Amino acid sequence: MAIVSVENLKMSYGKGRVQALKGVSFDVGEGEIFGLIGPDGAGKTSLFRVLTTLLLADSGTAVVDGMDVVKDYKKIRQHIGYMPGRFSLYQDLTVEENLSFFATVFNTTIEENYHLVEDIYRQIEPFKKRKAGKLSGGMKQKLALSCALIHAPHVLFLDEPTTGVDPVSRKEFWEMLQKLKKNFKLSIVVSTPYMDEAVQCDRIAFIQEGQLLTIDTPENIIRAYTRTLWAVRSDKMHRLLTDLRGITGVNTAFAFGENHHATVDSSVLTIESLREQLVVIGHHNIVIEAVKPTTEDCFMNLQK
Ligand SMILES: Nc1ncnc2c1ncn2[C@@H]1O[C@H](COP(=O)(O)OP(=O)(O)OP(=O)(O)O)[C@@H](O)[C@H]1O
Repeated sequence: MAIVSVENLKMSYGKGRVQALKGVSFDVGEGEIFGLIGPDGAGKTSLFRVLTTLLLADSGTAVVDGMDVVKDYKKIRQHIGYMPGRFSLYQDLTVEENLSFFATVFNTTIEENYHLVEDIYRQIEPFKKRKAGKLSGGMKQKLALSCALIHAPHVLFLDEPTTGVDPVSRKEFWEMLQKLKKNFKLSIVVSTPYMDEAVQCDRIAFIQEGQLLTIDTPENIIRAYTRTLWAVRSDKMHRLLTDLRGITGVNTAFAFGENHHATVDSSVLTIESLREQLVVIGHHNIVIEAVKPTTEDCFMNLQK
């Protein structure tokens, strides 16, 4: 059964001047971790604001936990937890005061729902007297998640929860989400600009310029990738990117960690013939190897 159901949602800012959502449709299953993955400006925050009843769409429908985001907006707010991009903490309140405030707003107490946040909150409890503004990024993230959970919501909306957070806290955060899903069957819609986090989700949707490019499990998205993909390195990485793009048989090339990833037409190029061409135009220490695609390669392949 779908806990979130979105149908042809369109939303614009400034009387239609900026179209942030251009007809978005998807369902999220109960107990699913659903990831919205896309670059800055893709429309992730706008979509979250519509789904959490903070913004009105121009057209289309969205139903969350069986309630319409327009007609039932007050009721929905009791049933969802929202962690906005810049954590919605009160910087001048202590850790404990923040959590207590969010509990009070929803007519509950920390004690009543402590079991939900216990695992997460325990890690920051030693600092409960510290002002939220004085916490590290990872600790703020844990407190913000505790605050979003303290009224026992059925669905969690997390907008870029791992942006600007160190790699260890990022990993821990995903482990916390997996536990929430497993222990409390929570449904989670989470956005991220980090392509490598896609594998943490049950299903993902790639979003770009207000449109969804594809929706599937990360495994199926990778399986559907049929291009020939090579990782290429040389002593002149910056020039290599431009040079690769000018070689017949190279369809696309983009920077990928220490390498460039190139998709090629294998009826035109072999690894050896590409190496020869790069030598002729002055590259040294060339390494070319066939690689398996990642979710980032799939996104690059699908985007316009
Ligand atoms: N208040 C606003 N007024 C006008 N345009 C806006 C406003 N908020 C967002 N936009 C525009 O709407 C589009 C979608 O932005 P949105 O913030 O939803 O994207 P995003 O994927 O969340 O990216 P980011 O991580 O940068 O917030 C962008 O073109 C953005 O510039």
